[in-house]
Amino acid sequence: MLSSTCRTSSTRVSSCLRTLNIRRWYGAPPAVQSLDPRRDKTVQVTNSRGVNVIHDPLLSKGTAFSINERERLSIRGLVPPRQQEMDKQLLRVKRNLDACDNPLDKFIFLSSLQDRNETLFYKLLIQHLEELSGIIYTPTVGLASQKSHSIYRRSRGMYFSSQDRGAMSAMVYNWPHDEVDVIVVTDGSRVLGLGDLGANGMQIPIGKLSLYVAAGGIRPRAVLPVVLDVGTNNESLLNDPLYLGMDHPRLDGEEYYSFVEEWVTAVTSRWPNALIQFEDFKYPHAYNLLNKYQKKITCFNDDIQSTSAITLAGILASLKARGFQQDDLSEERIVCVGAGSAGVGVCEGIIDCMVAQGRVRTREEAYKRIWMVDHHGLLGNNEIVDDAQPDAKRMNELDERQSCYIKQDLPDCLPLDQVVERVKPSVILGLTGIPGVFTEKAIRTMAQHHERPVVFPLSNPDTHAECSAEQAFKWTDGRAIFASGSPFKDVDLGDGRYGRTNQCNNSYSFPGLGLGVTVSRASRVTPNMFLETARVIANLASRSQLKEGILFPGVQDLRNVALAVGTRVCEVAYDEGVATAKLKPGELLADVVRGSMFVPDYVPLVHQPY
Ligand SMILES: NC(=O)C1=CN([C@@H]2O[C@H](COP(=O)(O)OP(=O)(O)OC[C@H]3O[C@@H](n4cnc5c(N)ncnc54)[C@H](O)[C@@H]3O)[C@@H](O)[C@H]2O)C=CC1
Ligand SMILES: CC(=O)C(=O)O
Ligand SMILES: [Mg+2]
Repeated sequence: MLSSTCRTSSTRVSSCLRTLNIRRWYGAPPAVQSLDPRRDKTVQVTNSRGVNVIHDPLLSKGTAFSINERERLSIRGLVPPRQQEMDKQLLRVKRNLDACDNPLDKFIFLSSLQDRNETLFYKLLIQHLEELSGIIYTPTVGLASQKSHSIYRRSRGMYFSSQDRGAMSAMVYNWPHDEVDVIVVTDGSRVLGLGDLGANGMQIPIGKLSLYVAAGGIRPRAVLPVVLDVGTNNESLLNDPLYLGMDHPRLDGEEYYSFVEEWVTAVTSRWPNALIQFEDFKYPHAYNLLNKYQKKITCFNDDIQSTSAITLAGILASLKARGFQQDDLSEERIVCVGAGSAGVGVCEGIIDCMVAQGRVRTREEAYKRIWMVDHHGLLGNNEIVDDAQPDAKRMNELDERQSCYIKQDLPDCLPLDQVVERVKPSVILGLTGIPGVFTEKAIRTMAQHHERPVVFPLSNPDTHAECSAEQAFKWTDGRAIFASGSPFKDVDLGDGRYGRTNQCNNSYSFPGLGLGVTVSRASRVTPNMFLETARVIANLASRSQLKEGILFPGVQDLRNVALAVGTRVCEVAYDEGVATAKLKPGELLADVVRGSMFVPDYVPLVHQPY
């Protein structure tokens, strides 16, 4: 086994940025306000003093307060006498982190560091992004969510529960910050592939927002993680005396939608410019909420739309890796296993791209290139008799979105292995949340028909992936182009070669999207932003990396990826007329975006009374 740590492609990312840099903005009138006045800030003004400064994670510098600051902020004597700068602090926290026995202990350690000193937390996270994203994000965040009620230490974010109905527009003022740029909200109904985790789902918005800050450069004080606690249908949580969420089954139907409506009204009235990311909502609520709000407020659904962007990027990059034209997706034969929020979202993105490339005349023609398999087999409308239980009838109950994928020339509910035999797909996508759904037979069949079969088991965490990297390379004699939702190590093929793994996760797309939307103050998140995100990311790997099966820069490079994506999203926002921030004439968008990214360095603290 070989870890995939040294896979930096910063040079490639930089050259992509240079291309984006060429573009200047001439539309704004002269002498308008700078795009984001906060980016020039060199000091932090606070009305706190004494222990309130030391115990505020957004202000605290731990041991690094200067003598002058200790005087100014009345903290002299409240911290150890020696001023110790960040490099020493980083040494200490990294040693302590490495001494933790297991990933969950590391998660707890990092959470408590975040609760003490966010600047130091983000410095550490950015320095070790590849290693630590596997702790604060998938896969460990999955385990932490399952155990959240047992490991609870301190609250972060906001909870809106069924008992808060009628009070939400006042409650939002309990949040201490007037400026909120990004809100990630979940109802905990489908946390990764782990099912309904109720209020424990809070760890997901927290983890996503940590990546928004570390990779996307959003300021830590401008992010808000939220759980909508509408109850849970998870019996073991309901029966657990330590569970911290509401102890009733989930609200549904009209009650559910009016609850969400009250919350949306409350947050948009206090923070009208905030970007809202819907996260881990179960199908069909995920789609219904997106349809209801995407044209009214600045929002998107991560699982549907940014997963679509990164998966499309992966497929486009794989076309180049296989020696095909990137501008012709329509020759691909794609089997998508899992027809829920993410599966349908990903396939819609592929269809959008096929249509945009102009190689198919209609969406209907594009739908013919995708075969969608759910837990009853190939999507279809008809009842069929279950061979194993002849008395039982199975039926796919499809909605309008899923029905687009029905094929007339194949039997409904055809099992995956047979679908693969008949279709001979070049690409297989797994978005089921169910481990092991990709069978050896299916992957071996693909390998018989394609020199480099594209195998993407995208479900999270790693224990829920549709197959492992080892399996994919074993079943394809090392020829697979492999990408998974959670990280897998490269696989030693035993002949001096390694099967390269890629992480295909929306963490490559949402930080840059959020950055672009925030910097341009876009009033809407548009479909083109996702398509362009995919195009940018699809072109970040070098030719030699692609040849090896590496589709994207490594996770360590997520900040550069976000910069490239954010710049392009900004351009799209101005081109489409949804940007509301004003630029100075002649400003380079990439410079503006880069300049607005949060950098975790200590700045002088100044006390100013109310
Ligand atoms: N890599 C990434 O960036 C992302 C990965 N995902 C993963 O995708 C998975 C699904 O997410 P959602 O679509 O939001 O969930 P969902 O619950 O909306 O959809 C899951 C679908 O899989 C189907 N399914 C269940 N068992 C199956 C089986 N044995 N064979 C075929 N289909 C089966 C279900 O019937 C359902 O339609 C999760 O594990 C999640 O972690 C989701 C978003 C992003
Ligand atoms: C990555 C992600 O958003 C998910 O698995 O739900
Ligand atoms: Mg998600």
